[in-house]
Order: sequence, then structure tokens, then C-alpha cells
Amino acid sequence: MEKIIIDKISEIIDKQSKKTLKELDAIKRVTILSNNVVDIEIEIDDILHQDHIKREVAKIVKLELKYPGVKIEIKGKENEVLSNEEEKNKVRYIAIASGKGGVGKSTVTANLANALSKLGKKVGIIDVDIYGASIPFIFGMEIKPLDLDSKGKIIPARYENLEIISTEFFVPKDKPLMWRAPIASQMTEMFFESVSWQQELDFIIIDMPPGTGDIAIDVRELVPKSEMIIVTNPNVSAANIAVKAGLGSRELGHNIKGVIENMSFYYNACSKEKEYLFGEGGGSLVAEKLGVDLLAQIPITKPNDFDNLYDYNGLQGKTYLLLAKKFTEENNG
Ligand SMILES: Nc1ncnc2c1ncn2[C@@H]1O[C@H](COP(=O)(O)OP(=O)(O)OP(=O)(O)O)[C@@H](O)[C@H]1O
Repeated sequence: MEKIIIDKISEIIDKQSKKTLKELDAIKRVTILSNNVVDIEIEIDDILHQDHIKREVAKIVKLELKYPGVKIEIKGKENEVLSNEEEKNKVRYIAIASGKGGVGKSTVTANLANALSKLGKKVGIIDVDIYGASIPFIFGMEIKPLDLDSKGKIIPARYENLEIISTEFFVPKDKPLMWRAPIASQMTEMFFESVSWQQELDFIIIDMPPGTGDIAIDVRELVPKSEMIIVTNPNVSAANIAVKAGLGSRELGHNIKGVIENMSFYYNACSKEKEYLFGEGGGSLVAEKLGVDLLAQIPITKPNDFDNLYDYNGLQGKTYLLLAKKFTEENNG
């Protein structure tokens, strides 16, 4: 049985040397444990692409060969491995997800990131809503190709103090993106592994695609410690889809932090009444079904004309600031 696993994973190609694990003599141990979990040790010097190798091994063992679990230990140049891991561990990753499109996931991503930045935090945004990337538009940014640093890593675009990476910077203007899943997957991986953040970041906010597809699986593998916020609108049918997305994400191993209800109500300044244009109760329904907190309810208001950011005098802006404060206080212990 071990031989089948060894044969399959031997063909994985190390991205740096362009050689297979077999050619590199990298597979040091493959043992099937009593609970059918596969224990694998790989020795390789390419620290940059270790996560890629781990994912490829996990795909073969779990998805192709259907083993219930896999433990992968990758050994390399010890000190370099440590610094790579240390870098990832310092940042707090928050993925913003939804069941349906159009509920305001990207608006929440941008405004939460902006509020954290206004509180003095160093924040990056990774827009992995590959087919519907909208983060650069929300910030009203000029779309132009991004530069690379001396090591060939991508230098993110900048909006004030925020650093932003999105597929929008990689495709010609007004061209639809029609990539097959493996290309989208490679792009996602590149956004997590090959970006040269220019500041020591406190937070990376990830704009996820709606639902729980391949990219959600990739993100879970790339940043296992990422937290997730589910965005819904108050409409009960949208909320039911958000519950499914939340349960699916949890099944993939994502740690669901809470729910944000967007477009909760419209405040009618004439009648001084709240009008519930999309119904009521969606956010609390999702929070209850997932057993997490309803973190915020964000009213309906037209964002700024120039960009889709809310200013901090209005109710939305204040709500985002409060939410951001909650996150920074958690960081300060
Ligand atoms: N609270 C709000 N009040 C008024 N308009 C809003 C609010 N939140 C978002 N919008 C608007 O709703 C539209 C959809 O928002 P957004 O693009 O953030 O949704 P999304 O969930 O990211 O969609 P997709 O998954 O399709 O990218 C945008 O035009 C945005 O400006």
C-alpha cells in the first residue's frame, strides 16, 4: 500500500528545481498508521514552495487515494523554514465569505480593512474573488500591472496605507476572466506565497468568492489559522444559503468567527423610522445556526460617489470602526 502512495507522490514537481520528488530523493518516510492516517516525511531545501508540496501530497493522499487523513512533515534548511513560518504566524488572517453574491462581501472587506488601517494597523487585502474581483474598484484605484521585487515577488498596489492584491491587476481591462479551476488555484496560491508585502502587516483581510468552491479549499490549506466572517443580508432565503456556506466552510476546517448582516435596514430621515427593505432576522438566524456571534448590522446607505468607502461620521463608518476596534483589542490581548 505504501508503494502506491510513494509512486504517486514521487511525481510531484518541486517548483524551484523543477525536479520531481523522486529525482530529488526527497521522500524519506511513508507509513500508514493503525487509524489509516498516512504519515509522510519529505526532505527538501525549497522553503518557498513547501506549502505547495504539502497541498499536492494532501490532494493525492486524501482526494485521489481516499485516505482519511495525512500527516506531512517537511524538513529543510531549519532556520529558513522558521522565518517563513514566523512571518505567516505574526499576521492575523480574516476571510470574508458569503453564501450568495451581491450581499456586500467585498464592501465589508474593503471597509473593515480601511477601518483597521485608520486605527493605525498595517493591513493587506487579498482579493481571491477571482472571477468577480471588485476590491480595486471599491477603492477607486487605477488598474495597472504590479511591479516585482528583486526576488520576483509581487509588490502589492497601494491605497493610502493599505496594500492590495487582486486578479484585476493581472488581466487586461474590460476582459472577462475565463480561467479553468487549476489556473485560478495557482493564482490563489501566488497571492499567498509570492507577494512581497511592504510593511510588517497586522491583518490580512481576504475577500473570498461566494459559496464554498475550490478556492475556499485552497485558502483553508494555505492559511489554516485564518478566521472567517460570513456576510449575509437580512433576507431569510439569502440567510439560509449563508448558513449552508458557513457549515460547508466549517466542514473544510475554517474557524468561523461571526456573522455580519449587511443592508440591514434603511433609516428614513423624514419619518425617522428604520425601514427593513430586505426583511429582518437573516443575520441572527445565520449566527444562531452556526453558533457564533452576530458581529454587526450595517444599514443601507449609498457609499461615496468616488469610492465605496464609508466616512466615519455616518452610521456605517462608525459601525466599521467599532468592529475594527473589537479586532484590535483582541490582538492586544
Ligand atoms: N450597506 C450597503 N448599503 C448600500 N449599498 C451597499 C451596501 N453594501 C454593499 N452595497 C452595494 O451593493 C453592491 C454589491 O456589493 P459587493 O460587491 O460588496 O457584494 P459582494 O457580496 O462582494 O458581491 P460579489 O460576490 O458578486 O462580488 C455594490 O454596488 C455595493 O456598493
